[in-house]
This record gives sequence, C-alpha cells and structure tokens, in this order.
Amino acid sequence: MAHDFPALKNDLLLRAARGEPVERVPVWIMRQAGRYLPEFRELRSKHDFFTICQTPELAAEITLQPIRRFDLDAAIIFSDILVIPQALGMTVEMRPGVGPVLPQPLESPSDMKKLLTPVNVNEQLGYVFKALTLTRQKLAGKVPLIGFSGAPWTLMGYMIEGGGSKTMSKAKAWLYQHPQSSRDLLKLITDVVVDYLIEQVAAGAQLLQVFESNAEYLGPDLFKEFALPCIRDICSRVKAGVKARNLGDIPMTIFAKGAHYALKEISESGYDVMGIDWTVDPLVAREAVSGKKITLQGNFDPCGLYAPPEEIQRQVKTMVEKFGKSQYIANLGHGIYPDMKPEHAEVFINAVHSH
Ligand SMILES: Cc1c2[nH]c(c1CCC(=O)O)Cc1[nH]c(c(CCC(=O)O)c1C)Cc1[nH]c(c(CCC(=O)O)c1C)Cc1[nH]c(c(CCC(=O)O)c1C)C2
Repeated sequence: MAHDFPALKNDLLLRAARGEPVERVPVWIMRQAGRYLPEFRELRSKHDFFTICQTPELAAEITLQPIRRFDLDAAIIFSDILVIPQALGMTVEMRPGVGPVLPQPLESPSDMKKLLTPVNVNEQLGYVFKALTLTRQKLAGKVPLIGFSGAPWTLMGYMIEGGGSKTMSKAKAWLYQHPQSSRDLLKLITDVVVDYLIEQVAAGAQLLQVFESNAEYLGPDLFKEFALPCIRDICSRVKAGVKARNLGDIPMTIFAKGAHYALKEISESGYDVMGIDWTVDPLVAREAVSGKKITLQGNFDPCGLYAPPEEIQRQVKTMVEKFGKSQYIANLGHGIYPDMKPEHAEVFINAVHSH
C-alpha cells in the first residue's frame, strides 16, 4: 500500500544524511516535542502518556507543536521507545515526575517465556503507523518526518530493570551470568525492531533513528559483544526490507549515547548518520570517521541551553565550525530537559541557521 503524500519542500535533513551538499546546516532537537513546551503540558494534563501515543490525532498534534513554533528542519513522531516492551506483552506505566515503570520486569531468563512472541507489529503497533501516516499528511511536506526505535540493549535494560537505572546492574548481570539467554533476548527484540522500522517507512517515515541510550553503561567489550551485532543487524535487515518492498532508500541514524569508546565501530555499522553526545569533541568524532561516508549529528550540551542567549550563539558557532557545514546535522547531545525555556531552544535553532 503506497501512500500519496504531499511533496517535500525542505529536504535539507535527508540531503545532509546522505552526505549531499546543503545550503545550510539542518537542525532538529531530540525530544523537541515534550514537557518543556506549555502546549504539550496542557494536552498531557488531559490524557495519559500512552493514550496519546495510541491516538493518532493526539500524537500527530504533539509532533506538530514544535514545528509550528520553531524553524526546525525535521519532525520526529511522538511516541516512546517503550512501546516495544508493551508489544511484547509487558506493562509499562508512565508516572509523572518518575518516568517509565515496568512493574513486572524480567527477573530471570525463565521469565522470557512470558513474552508474547512472535510480535505481529501491524496488530500490536499499528497505532504508531497510523500516527506516522496522519502526521506526514498534516506536515504537508514542510519538513521530513523521522521514525524511531530503541535499540535492543537499551530496551533489554528497561525490561530487566523495570525502569530507568543509575547503573543498569541487573541488566548487566544478565550479560555476565546468562550470556546465551541475553543473546536470545536481544535477538528476539532485534526481530521486532526490524519489522517495526520497515513498517514505519511503509507508513511514511522518511528517516529512521535508532536510540541506543543505554550504551553509556557498557564498555568496549560488552558493547562489541552484545549491543553492536544487533545495531548492525537492524541496519542491514531494515535497508534490505525497505528495498524489497520498493519503498526507496531510507537514511538511518544510530545514536549510541555514551559510546565514545566505539565511535569507529559504530561508524562502520552501516548507518548513514552517527549521533554523538556532548562528551565527545566534534574534532575527535570527525577524526574517528575520517575518510568514511558518514554524517555526524549532535552534540550541543543540553545544559548549554541554560546559558544566556549570546553565550548559546557563541557556543553554537564553535560547534558548527568544529563539525563543518557538510555531512552534518545539528542537534543536542541528548534530549532537551523539561525545565528548558522554549525561547532558549529557539535561540539554538536560529543560531544554527545563521551559519
Ligand atoms: C524520541 C522520543 C522518546 N521519548 C519521547 C520521544 C518523542 C518526542 C520527541 O523526541 O520529540 C517522548 C517522551 N517520553 C517520555 C516523555 C515524558 C513523559 C510525560 O509526559 O510524563 C516524553 C515526552 C517519558 C520517558 N521515556 C523514557 C524516559 C527516560 C527514563 C529514564 O531512563 O530515566 C522518559 C522520562 C524512555 C525513553 N524514551 C525515548 C528514549 C530515547 C531517547 C533518550 O535517550 O532520551 C528513552 C531512553 C525516546
């Protein structure tokens, strides 16, 4: 089923992702739709988080909120990485002020039997595809629409810890104590992520980002043994699946937060774009990928947006100069914080555009 979508007017993001020349650096912000926007808080006060994700009209409305307010070069579909554990049959609650909670986490490998596999993504996650299609229509070609998924290790972390964690020690204990079960779990998640991302493209996503937000808890050895093979597998299988369905060539971004120890390996894992967090100097990242056809994305310190406007402008200038204006997508080095003033996000976006 091919959709008939309005023609894209601003393709800066897609061109930068493919390494093609751009007249100016594209910019978007991770978590650009969310709690720092009063219009989000207003809508969120009336609806439960996952009800919003599951209601295409509401998800589309929130996706469009930052696009109306700012001169952004991309929209990212409003959803969460934890819809995959839900699709596998796990309960996920979003508790205000706490974040996601999975009240019945996987406590031992035998709990994997409780997961509902195989997942039929159209049945379990069809609401995300409907939200993407509706949002793409409503965007009317203004900017491209990004789809996303959590990466397997990051999702495994939430499924075992039962929520966010300061150490990921329970999930890491699995890697050390139950390496084969860990691989089985990661494989099971990888299979869902692959189907989920291919179907997002069919529904209208124009670029896909894979969030490996929990890479920071691993080191080079665990990352290479457990996380990286899944990251590679997802890219090659999604690209092949998208091609097989005549959906065109879709750029893919990998953002492995905290994986400064594996920049070279990540840049060779098949993705078009590599996101980096603020702890890596842009010059170090460029050096790690020199000679390769890969675009870099990032990496302004989210806390840098607390600075006065002139200081944000000064730091953006330094960032853009260090990355260079080609093969580059400007973003923060992680999601924007809920207490950020929207005006400071605007200063950041406009500062990128002034270069
Ligand atoms: C891409 C995305 C995500 N969540 C949301 C979006 C869509 C909004 C956007 O980017 O514009 C909405 C999104 N997701 C959430 C919110 C706030 C919930 C609320 O309104 O109560 C919003 C707007 C809730 C959420 N969901 C999650 C957390 C982190 C918890 C922790 O580990 O301590 C939290 C707080 C899990 C999550 N969710 C996501 C990640 C990967 C990015 C990252 O590293 O930040 C992760 C780790 C991804």
